This record gives sequence, C-alpha cells and structure tokens, in this order.
Amino acid sequence: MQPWASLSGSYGPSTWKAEPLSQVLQALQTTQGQLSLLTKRLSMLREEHEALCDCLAFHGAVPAERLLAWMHRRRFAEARRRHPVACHETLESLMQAKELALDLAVRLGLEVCTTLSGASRGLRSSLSSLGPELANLFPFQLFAIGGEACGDALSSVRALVNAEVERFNLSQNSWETLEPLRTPRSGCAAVALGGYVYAVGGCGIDGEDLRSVERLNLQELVWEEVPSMATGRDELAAVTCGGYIYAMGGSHLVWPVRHVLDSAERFDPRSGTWQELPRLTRERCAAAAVALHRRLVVLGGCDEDGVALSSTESLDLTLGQPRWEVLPSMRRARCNFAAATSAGRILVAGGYDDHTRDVDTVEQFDPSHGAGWEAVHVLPVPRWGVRAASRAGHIFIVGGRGYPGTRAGGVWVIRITRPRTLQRLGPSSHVKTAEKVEQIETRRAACNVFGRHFGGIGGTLADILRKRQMEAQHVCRAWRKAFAEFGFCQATGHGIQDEVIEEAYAVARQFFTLPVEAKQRCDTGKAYGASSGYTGPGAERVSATATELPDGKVLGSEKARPPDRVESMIFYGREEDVVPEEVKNYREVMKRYYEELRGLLLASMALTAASLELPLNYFDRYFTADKLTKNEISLRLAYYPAYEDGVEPLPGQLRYGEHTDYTGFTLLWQDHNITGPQTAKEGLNPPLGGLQVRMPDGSWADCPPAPGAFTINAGDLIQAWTNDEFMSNWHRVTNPPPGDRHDRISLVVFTGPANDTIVEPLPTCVSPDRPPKCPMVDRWSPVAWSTPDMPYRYMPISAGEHLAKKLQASNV
Ligand SMILES: O=C(O)CCC(=O)C(=O)O
Ligand SMILES: [Fe+2]
Repeated sequence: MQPWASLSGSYGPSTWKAEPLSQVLQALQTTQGQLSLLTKRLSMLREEHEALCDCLAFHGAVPAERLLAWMHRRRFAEARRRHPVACHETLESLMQAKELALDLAVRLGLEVCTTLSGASRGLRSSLSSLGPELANLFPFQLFAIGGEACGDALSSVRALVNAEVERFNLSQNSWETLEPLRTPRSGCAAVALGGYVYAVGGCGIDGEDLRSVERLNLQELVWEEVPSMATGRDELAAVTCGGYIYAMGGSHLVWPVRHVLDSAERFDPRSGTWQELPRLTRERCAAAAVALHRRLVVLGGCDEDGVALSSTESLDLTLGQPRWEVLPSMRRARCNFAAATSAGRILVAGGYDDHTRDVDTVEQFDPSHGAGWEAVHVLPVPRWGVRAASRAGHIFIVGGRGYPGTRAGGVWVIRITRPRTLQRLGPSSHVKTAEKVEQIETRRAACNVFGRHFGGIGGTLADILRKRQMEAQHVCRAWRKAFAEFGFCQATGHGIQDEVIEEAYAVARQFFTLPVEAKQRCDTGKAYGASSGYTGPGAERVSATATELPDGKVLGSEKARPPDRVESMIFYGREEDVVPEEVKNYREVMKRYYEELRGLLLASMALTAASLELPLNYFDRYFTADKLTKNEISLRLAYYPAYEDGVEPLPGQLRYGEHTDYTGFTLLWQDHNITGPQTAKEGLNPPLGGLQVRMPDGSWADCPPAPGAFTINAGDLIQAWTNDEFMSNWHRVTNPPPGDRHDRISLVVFTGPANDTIVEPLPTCVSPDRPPKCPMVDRWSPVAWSTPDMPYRYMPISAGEHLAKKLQASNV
C-alpha cells in the first residue's frame, strides 16, 4: 500500500507545473508496474480463496453453499447496519416460519429448497417439521421408464425395447401404468427436474442410439418433446444439478462400429438448449452418475471393448473452468448399475463386472472422508440393469435382471441410516410379465439362442455383444447351456440376408445337377479335404473317424460303415479355387456367402469368449486372415442324391455316417424345403433323410432346421478348448424312408482355428476340480493318437495335425 500514498502526493496541483514531463511518465510507469503486481496478487488470492473453499467443501468441513451463506450473512448484516429497519427478526428466525418454508417449497420446488436449506439452518428445521405437508405436496414418486422386457418367444425385437411407463405408489405399495413414451427406448436415462420427468437418449427399436429427449409433465401426465442432444447416446449417464440436466458418455453407432463416448453435454430447460461440456477423462458406456455438493460424479461403466470399469471421476461445477478429476475407484468394476446419493454419500448397487459376473454388493463412498469405498450391503439377488433413487435416508432400487429364474423385479429399499436394513416392496407388473417370458425363453434357449435378441439389430454379433450387454448376458448363458447340453443350437437373428443364402443355395443346386462329366472336371483327383473342388460319391467314410460309438459299438476304420452317399464341392474363398465354368457367377456368389459366414464365425467365437468369461476378442488371434492360409475355413457344398427307383443304400450305408466335427464351430445351412425357397419364407418343409443328433440318453433325434436358422455345432477343438464343457456331439445324416425320391443339399462351413493353433484348455475352463483334459481322446482318435497310458487326456496337438489325421481317417 505504501507506493500508492507517495504517488498520490506527487499528483498535487502545486507540484504539477514544476514536474518535468519525463518525471510524470516515470511515475506513470511505476504505477502501471504496481498495478500489474496487484492484479497478479489479486488473482493469486482469488485462486487461493477458491482452492480453500474447494478444500473445505471437498473434505466436508464447510460446504460451498455454507461459505456463500456466510458471506451473504455478513453483507446482509452490513446492509442492515447502514439501513436500519424497525424489524428485530433475523433471516434465520424468518426462515423458521413454516408458512414461509411451505411457500418457498411450492414456488421453488423441493430440489431447490433442499439446496437452499444447506445455507439456512432455519429453513432446514422448518422443512423437516413440515414432513406430512411436504409429503402431500411432493408425494414420493418412483418411475420406471422404457427399458427392455427380455423378449416374447413369438415377437420380434420391437417388443424388447418398450415404451412402458409405470409409477410406484409408496403408500399403496403398487405400480400404476401411465401414458407410454412417444419413442420406445431402452438404455435411456431418466431424471426429474422442475415438475417434469425427462427420458433422455437410449436406443430405439431399430437398435439405433437416440438423440431425442422427451419429458413427462407431472401435472397432466403427458409426454412432451424436448430439444434433442447433439449426440445420440445409448446407455448414457444423466443427472440434474443446479437446474440443468447433464448427459454423459454412452455409446454411439457410426456404422459398423459402435463407439463408446467420452463427451458430455447439458440441457438448460430455461433456454431449451444443449451445451457442450468438458470431455470425461475416458470413454464410458453404461456408467452411472450422481450430483453431490455441486459436483457431478460419473462412476464405472464399460469401455469400447466391453470391459467394465471401477474408476470414477468428478466435475466441480463451482469452478469457472471445471475439469474432470479422478476420484477413488469403486471396489468392484461395475457396468449397468445403480447409483444414488444420501446424506452426503454415494451409493452404488448391482451391475456386472469384467468377467460378466453379476455384482450383488452395495458399496458407498463418502467424499468428505479420506477413506475409500466400503461395502455396506448385499442385494438378495445379483442384478444388473438396475436403477436407484433416494429419498429421506432411503435408497430405492428398481428393476434390473438376475440369473434366469431370479428375476424378482419389484423395488428394494435400503435404509441408509443405522440400523441399515434392506426391505422388498411390491413387484412391478411389467417385471412380472417379463418373468413369464423368461420361463418360455429358458425352455427354448437350447434350440434358439440368437433369435429375438439379435433379430433386426444391425452390426456384427460381436458389436452387439459390446453394445447390448443386458441381452448379451442372457444369450451367453443360453449359448453355453446349448453347447454344454447338446453341442448344437439353431441360430436365427444372425443378420445374414436371405438373398445371400438363396443365391448360394441355387448355385449349389445348379452345380450338383450338372452332368457327371462337368462335375468331374472340378475333381482334382486329390482326397476329400486335400484340395478345393469336387469329390464324387464313395470318396468319404466319415464314420471311420470314430472309434467308439455312443451305443458302445466300436468302429475301427475297417469296421466303419460303407462310404457315405454324398458328393462334395469345396471352396476356400481363394482365387485359385476350382470352380465350374458352367455355373454363372459361381465364384462371386460363393465368395459372398463365404465372407458373410466368416463374420458369423467370428461372432460365434466372440460369444463363446463372452460366455466363458474371457475378453470378447480372445479368439481373434487364432482366426486372423494371415494365419488362416490353408484349408482352415472351408465351405463344403454337400449333395445327398435322391435314391432313384431301384437304388437302395448298401447295408449299413447312410447319407453321412456318425461323426463329430473335427475343428471349430460348424455353421450349417440345411435344406429348409423340399423345393426352394431355402430361407423358409414360405413355410418349412425340409426333406426327410436329414440331420440327426445324439441325445444325452443315446437316442438319435431329428434336427430339422428352425425357420431361417443356421444349425451351429461345436467341433472337437471347441470341446478341447473348453475342457469338455462344450460338447462336440455326434451326428449323422440318415437315409430317407424307402420310396422317398428327394435329394438334399447342405451348405456347410467348417471353421478354423489356424492350423498352427495349439489347442489347450482355456484358463477359465480349468480349476483344481476340473484339471485339464485333452481333445484328442482315444475314443475319437482310433488311428493314431490313443496311447494306453493316456486314456483320456488332452495332448498338445496342433489344430492342423488333428484336422489332417481326421481327414486321413475319413478317406476311402
Ligand atoms: O448335411 C448335414 O446336415 C450335415 C453335414 C455334416 O454333418 C458335416 O458335413 O459334417
Ligand atoms: Fe458334421
């Protein structure tokens, strides 16, 4: 302060004339220097002040509102001192007037009043004494908006994403149905603000992420449009704070890749506009968000690879230029879970973790204490897709899904204040319906695992697995169950267009009905499986690859059935592949089919990985284009000629004998109809004399295709990889009944892995109770691999060696 004083002295009018100009300039420069010093000092002080407020608020010593209130009180006291009035009431005592508190609550809404009461003890005490009146004024309402039923056995995906809106009445312990959403949406966020409930983003019936927002007017109970977000966000996190709606993260499809977002935006209902916010520290989908002490907190979620996250981060809205900062991580990685705040604490519940396991714990974090997260409860059943709301020391946990059969639905209430309790309230009618559906679904799961879940949603299955985690969990279980129990499933909803299948089928038929000489021109003379091209009837005896049949009979190569009554045409998807000149577009059509099926193969591997709690891309390394260089993925067109008049099968001869498939999954398109169209658009009437699969009791069951389905079965290497969890089951193609004159065509894709893959039991399939076995069991490996001292153990053998030995055994 000293320089100011001396400077002011030099400005006196008596000295002005006497001072030369240079002195004045010098004084001016000095003043400028001092001013800039002071400005710097002021900004440092401001920064220190902000940091101090910040620190006090963060550690819970003095919340930011208190500090503001304190300053306000000082200024108010100063104003009263300068302008004295006759009233002796303090603001504090005025706030204690119930009428005023009630009036404030009506005018400002409960949320603003609660924030305000952080600054006024008087208001706080009058609000808490207004319990019953407030309860009447602001009845507790819990909304369940949109979401997905797990699907009706007969309906399409349209029914999965619903527009249903329900409201829970706490006093009556029951749900009522309200006007449905304008746009059916799942994975949306719901927040309440100023007399409205907002439904933000999510995914629509076509699987597209939504930018749109709508809100329910709580007075009239009607939905209204609201301006859309800048970005489509599915499985986003949203929260309200200070009169704004914040929408963060989520996923957004830029065909064909689904991106997980790190962007955030906020909606100002006053101006009706969305405004961009600073980016999160990382991308998050299916995260949860809460607001606490004017901070946004975003928790968990999953990254672009579907890996669940335990990290959390926060944005301090009291700062001029807020930045996201990392907070302590949760104890468990959680995705698609519930979060709420109560009494200054953040609570999280449910969800699922990195290993696609359901998380049944409830944990809490109190930012005002240095300690991290602590586990406080265990949900009665693990559930994901849950949502939570809090009110007066209670957390209400709604919806979500658990294991099949454990979907109890309803509302759980966790009392946070001691003694902590967990209580179940009434069920949601909607969830009840879903329970019924679940039963139907579980029963059908073994025969149809993709159907309904993925039907109609674009993208590869792996893509969908990342995006639609809720169904993915369900499908993973169905997939695992189907292969554990049968080794087979029927897969619809695979996304492969009818036209691709119809064309391939028609081209295959054209080829097999060519004159014998034309077909033989495609025969390289090599054994079946050794090259592309044609092999005629009598070349293969697949039953010779088996030693011990399920009925206990032993079939060595010399005892196997007569050669199979089948012709084959092999295509490896390469330029040098043998193709018939006579069939127009043969190469293009087969190439297209081959490529499409390659996608389905990768999706099947991703699904297998997910269902075995491995990263989705676990198997990718064994299926890369540069590794798959020989005969690993092959398209076999199989033709089973009709038994013409006078032609009988040889004794014991079948169209294709009992066998297990040799390698990965087999993707089989069976004849759907005696005469096209093969996509069963016009009903299903497959020819007799088709595929049969061995049942657990040893009997053979017909396995006709489900409409539009690929029949998928696991081969030996899948059984080996899964340490016998997935079964490489026996199957065969029978003869038609005598007199039946139909031929039969199958499109069979055998899938890798790359020949140099050493198939050993996967880490998640081995435990002290389940020591590793080996795939090349002696009962399958008659010719070369059984060793007396290793009756049933998995020997490290490469995929290529196994395939070669099986093929060798099958050649006549
Ligand atoms: O044609 C069929 O239905 C089955 C064919 C088969 O099992 C095979 O090629 O391995
Ligand atoms: Fe087979």
